[in-house]
Amino acid sequence: MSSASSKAAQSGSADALKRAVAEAALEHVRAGEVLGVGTGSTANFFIEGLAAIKGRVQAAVASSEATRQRLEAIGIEVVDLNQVDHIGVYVDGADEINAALEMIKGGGGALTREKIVASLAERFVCIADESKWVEKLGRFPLPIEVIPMARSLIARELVKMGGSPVYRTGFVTDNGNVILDTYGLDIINPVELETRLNNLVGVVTNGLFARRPADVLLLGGAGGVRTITRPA
Ligand SMILES: O=C(CO)[C@H](O)[C@H](O)COP(=O)(O)O
Repeated sequence: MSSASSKAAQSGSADALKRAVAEAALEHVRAGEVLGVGTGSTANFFIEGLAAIKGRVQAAVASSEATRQRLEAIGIEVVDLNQVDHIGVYVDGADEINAALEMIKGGGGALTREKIVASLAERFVCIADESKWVEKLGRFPLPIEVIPMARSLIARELVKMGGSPVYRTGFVTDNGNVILDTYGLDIINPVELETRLNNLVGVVTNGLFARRPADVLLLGGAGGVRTITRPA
C-alpha cells in the first residue's frame, strides 16, 4: 500500500476509503492493454487517478455514458466494445461483495454494460470500501434491468419468487430500459438465482455478478487497503 493510500484509508471517511482503493487499483493497469472502466463514485476516483498514468493506457472501454465522458475529459481514448476482442483488466465498484467475490451491482444503474465489459476482461478488480463487504448477498436491493413494456409482468414474477420490487422512478438506463430494485430475495445460491432471473422474458440483466465474480478485491478499511483474491 502506498503511504498516500494508507493515510487516506486511515482517515476513515467513505470517500477517503474509496479514493484509497481506487489508487491501489492503478497498480493493476498494465501498459499496452485495453482497460475496462466501471461506473459509480468509487470508479470515478479511479478515473481521477488514471489521469496521472494515462500514458500507460492504450485505450479504454466504458461501462456507461457517464464514465465515457469522464474518461474522455482526461484525454483517454474510449473505444467501442465492438472494436476489441480482449480487455486486460476491468476495474469497478460494487454495492455488496461476499467472500467468494460474488457481487450485487447496479446501484448506479449501469449493470448491463458493466456485466458485458466484465465478461470480456481477463481480470476483474473490484474496488470497495468495507461497508460493501457482506456475509450473505441481499441486504442491498437487487437491481434488475427490464424492457419497459415487461415491467409489470416481471414485477409479478419477482413477487412470486418472494421479492418486493420497487420501480426506480424517473430513471432510464443507457440502454433505454427501466430498473426494478428488488428487496427480500433470499440469495442462497447466487449463481442459480442469477441464471433464473436472466431466464425471465423481459429481463435484460440482473445485478448479481456471480457467474463472473471478481478475481481480486481491494477492500478499504480503517487499517488500510486489503487485497483479497478469489478462492480457487
Ligand atoms: O454497480 C455500480 C453502478 O451500476 C456501482 O459499481 C455500484 O453501485 C457501487 O457504486 P459506488 O462506487 O458509488 O458505491
